[in-house]
Amino acid sequence: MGNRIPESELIINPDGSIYHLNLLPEQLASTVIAVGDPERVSKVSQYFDEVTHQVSKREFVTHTGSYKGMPITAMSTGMGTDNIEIFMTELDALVNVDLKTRLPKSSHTSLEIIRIGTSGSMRADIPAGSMLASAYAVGLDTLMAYYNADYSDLELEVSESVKNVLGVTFAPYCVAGSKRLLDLLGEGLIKGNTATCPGFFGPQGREVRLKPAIPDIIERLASISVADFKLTNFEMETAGYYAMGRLLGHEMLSLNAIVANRVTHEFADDPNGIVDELIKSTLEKLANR
Ligand SMILES: O=P(O)(O)O[C@H]1O[C@H](CO)[C@@H](O)[C@H]1O
Ligand SMILES: O=c1cc[nH]c(=O)[nH]1
Repeated sequence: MGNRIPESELIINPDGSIYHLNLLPEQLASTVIAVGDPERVSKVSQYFDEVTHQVSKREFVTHTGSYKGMPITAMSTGMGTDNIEIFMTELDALVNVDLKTRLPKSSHTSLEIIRIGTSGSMRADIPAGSMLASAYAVGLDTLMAYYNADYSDLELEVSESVKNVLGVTFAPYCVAGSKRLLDLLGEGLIKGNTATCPGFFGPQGREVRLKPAIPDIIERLASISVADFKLTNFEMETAGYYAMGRLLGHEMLSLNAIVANRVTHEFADDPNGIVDELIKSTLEKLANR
């Protein structure tokens, strides 16, 4: 067992809930659907048998209940891996720290956390309207400069290749998601590898009024090939989930509704329809396992 965690390090609200998520341990199920947009939480929970807890603070909205008898939580995180660091650390503390004694629990509880989010394709043959499961993610943010994670040889090779191809001075990181969840939930979906960016515009090569420093980032990232590893799509959270999940011992999978194709410049006619299809099929696969 570890040391008592001080009040300044793990902040508990006066009602016993955890600081940012505003949740009590009993308000969380061990299967969590995580979405970026707070308004998407009810798009998930509308399919639940019942919602027993509804809690919100900042961008973190939580609905907990059951789907076909399976306890489940839908939560929003907002955008970006900085939010994911808070989300993952506080979710983990809800199950692996005794919030009253402030001591880490002696036995570890592993959550399964499935991101259902929107994404842009960097491949002409992955059109808007596709659904893609992320086998690996590459973080183009710097979150992992602050944690000591272990990486496989392939992950290290990909990270090095990304660093060289982009010519950046920071260290990108590559992390795999849960193989078990990929086998369960990736069935019928495109399997890809996701670039997680610390922004929607410049970091993904979009130009509005500002010219990105790496204007050909799509071509550069798409050119990377390590064994049979190739990058397929852009979003803003997956690598943070996969790395924090590995560090904290939780099963993570990111599912992407491809709403934009960055090569052909198409945008989906009905982005909400793709997200809804992904939500429904994921809930079904989870309930029928
Ligand atoms: O649809 P969500 O889950 O928010 O995911 C994607 O959409 C947002 C950008 O529009 C980023 O959060 C990105 O990761
Ligand atoms: O192109 C896209 C679409 C959705 N989300 C992103 O981060 N990028």
